Amino acid sequence: MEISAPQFVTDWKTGVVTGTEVQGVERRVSDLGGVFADEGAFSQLRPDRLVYRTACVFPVPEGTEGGVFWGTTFIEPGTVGAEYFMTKGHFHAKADRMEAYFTFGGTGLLVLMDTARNCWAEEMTPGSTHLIPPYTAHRTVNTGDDVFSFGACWPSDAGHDYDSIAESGFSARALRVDGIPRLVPA
Ligand SMILES: O=P(O)(O)OC[C@H]1O[C@](O)(CO)[C@@H](O)[C@@H]1O
Ligand SMILES: [Fe+2]
Repeated sequence: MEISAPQFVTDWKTGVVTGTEVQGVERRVSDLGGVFADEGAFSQLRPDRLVYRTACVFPVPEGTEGGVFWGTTFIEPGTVGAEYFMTKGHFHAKADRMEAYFTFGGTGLLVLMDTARNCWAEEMTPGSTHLIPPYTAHRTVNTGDDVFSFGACWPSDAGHDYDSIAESGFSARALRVDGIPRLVPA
């Protein structure tokens, strides 16, 4: 019986995915209006500056029940005032769907918020593995000086609910305070 090569390869040091069709999004400063607290500092950034990008494998159509998606997110180092570069963050549209994250390179935080707006965070360092509970918004933050890369595996019917976060935000923000990352009430 035939033994084939793997469908694709993830470099466990960098998170780079090769060997199959990879699709992703780039989020630049111009895509992230209203996300960061310090609007004055935000307005000083070049609109085309890259904040983060994704490289994902979608083996089934979005919305398929029972499938999974796989991808790496790369967050650039940087701050907006005291606030670290971070993802927009989202609940899942099917809010009971979980997700797994695992860190490749750099250091960061996984900021989580439940539907009662209780917020907490987990440190992300190479090898750290995180299971995002159901009904929990999630956002990742680069707290280091290098690119922060982590993998994600999530159900293909989870979807993204960005609107709830655009309307109300997270109840806490990851800020550099005296050189140290802190989770501070928003
Ligand atoms: O979707 P956001 O909040 O911009 O953040 C990107 C991250 O979330 C995902 O959408 C997965 O849920 C990945 O693409 C990546 O892990
Ligand atoms: Fe997600």
